[in-house]
Order: sequence, then C-alpha cells, then structure tokens
Amino acid sequence: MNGQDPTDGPLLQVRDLTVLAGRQPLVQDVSFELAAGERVGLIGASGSGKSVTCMAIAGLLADGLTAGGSVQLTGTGELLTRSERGWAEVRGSRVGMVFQEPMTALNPTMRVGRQVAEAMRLHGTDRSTANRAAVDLLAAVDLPDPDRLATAYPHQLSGGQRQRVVLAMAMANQPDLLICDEPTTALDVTVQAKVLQLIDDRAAAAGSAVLFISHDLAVVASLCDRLLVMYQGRVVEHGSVVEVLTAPRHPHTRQLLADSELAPADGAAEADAGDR
Ligand SMILES: Nc1ncnc2c1ncn2[C@@H]1O[C@H](COP(=O)(O)OP(=O)(O)OP(=O)(O)O)[C@@H](O)[C@H]1O
Repeated sequence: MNGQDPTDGPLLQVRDLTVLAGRQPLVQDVSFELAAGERVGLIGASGSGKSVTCMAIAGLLADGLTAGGSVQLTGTGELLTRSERGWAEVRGSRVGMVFQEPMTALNPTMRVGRQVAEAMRLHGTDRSTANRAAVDLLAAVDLPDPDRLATAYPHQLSGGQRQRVVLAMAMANQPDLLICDEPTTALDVTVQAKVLQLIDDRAAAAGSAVLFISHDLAVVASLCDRLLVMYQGRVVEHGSVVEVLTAPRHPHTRQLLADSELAPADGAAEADAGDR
C-alpha cells in the first residue's frame, strides 16, 4: 500500500549500483533517488544498461549477473541482499512491474481475471474480495466488458489488452514504485498512447512513483518529472525533463536528441556544454 509521507525522505535510494557479468561491468556506480510519487525516466542508447539497472532494482537479474552497491526502499531496507522469499513479499505489493512483452508476465494457462485476483491474494486479500476487485481493476484499465474478459485466457486477447491486464496486476496492490521497461514498445502504435495514458492515470491514482525506461524521448517527456541518461553502463547526465531536453550537457544526450524529433534549437545545446 502506498503510505509514504513525502517528508520521510526518498522512497528509493540507489547508491553506487554496479552489475557484473563475471568480471565485466554492465552497470557502474549508478546512484539516484526517487521521491514518493515522483516519475523518473531512464534513457540512453541500446545496450547502455537501462534494463540491467531496473532488473537489479527489481531483484530480477539474470543468472550469472551479480549486483553490488545499495538499493534501499524506505520501510523495507536493503533490496540487493534480499532472498528470493524476501523479494516475494516486496514484488507485486510495494514494487509493481510492467515489461515490454506482456506474455512474459502472464500465465498462458490461467484466465486473466484469476491472474489479477491472484496478484492480490498473494499479498493477503481474501478470495471473494480479490475476485470482485479483479473485475474492477480490469475496468479501470479500460478493458471492454470486464466481466466477460476476466474469463478469457491471455492468447484470446490483443497485445494491447494483455498489457492492460499486466498493468492491472502491477497496480493491484497500489505499489509505492512502478517499474516500466519499454511498456509500449511492442504494441501497435494506435494503442501505445492509450496504454501510456493508463500508466499515467493508474500511477497518479495510487500515488506510485514511476521508474520508466523508454527509447522514445517524447514518451518520457510527457510522463516523467526527471531524466537520467545512461551511456556505457553509467549515468552521464541527470536533471529535470526540461533541463535535459532543452539544454543537454553530455554529448550522448545531444546525440539522443539529434536522433529523435525533439532536438533543441541550434545554440541551446551549445549554450551550456560540458559533462555533468
Ligand atoms: N544476462 C546477461 N549476461 C551478459 N551480458 C548482459 C546480460 N544482460 C545484458 N547484458 C549486457 O549488458 C549491457 C546492458 O544491457 P541492457 O539490456 O541493460 O541495455 P539497455 O540500455 O536496456 O538496452 P535496450 O535499450 O536495447 O533494451 C549490454 O551490453 C548487454 O549486452
């Protein structure tokens, strides 16, 4: 449940996060904080370490990867050293996740309404309350005829509908932190904006902070308060969305902007050159 008092300090505190594959660093010395309800976008070229950073924070690093440093969630303490059982208490209750491919989060053999209800039951909601709430949650992510749709299996839904179900599951327990890794990239362009709007609405309704990875700078600009720019496993620039997008300091940020349709007017980028 979201019970964070904004005066309590940061909700999430990441300090010197380093992720290794054997001895090879994939992510190095990443530090940032996220306040309750705040939205931070993580941008950077392909392979810059955005997903590995989020997976480390979510306790979902692939076998063979090891994390060092510290990731603290207020009220929960250190996350990096949590056991899988310890993580089960946090994931889905205090931390929700939406990834690029909805099928990876869904059980193909279980009706979607039951999957949403299970997300609540795992964290203490009784069966009849969870079953009723599941239909309400499916309605809240704008799924048509939610009573009927709750009885469908994932393969009977469109990609956009599946991602709405995943969002309903991620938000079922009103998490303090919602982690989204390219949540709309795999969707048809016509539904991307709708799913994005839903993420915005649902996170606002629950007061959840959002850590949002996207290649699409327009998307992060519309959703986020602050941006972190990653390059070769490190955060090379951070600031408010306006600061980073209108006066980018790092050459990689300028390149990202030049590659997008959000390039600042000539001169804006040059006005304040120099790494941060
Ligand atoms: N399980 C793994 N074992 C070894 N290397 C890995 C593993 N997972 C990721 N990497 C490497 O770590 C680096 C960062 O990958 P990551 O997926 O975090 O990049 P990204 O910024 O999210 O890229 P994209 O935008 O393409 O998703 C890449 O060089 C990638 O090849």
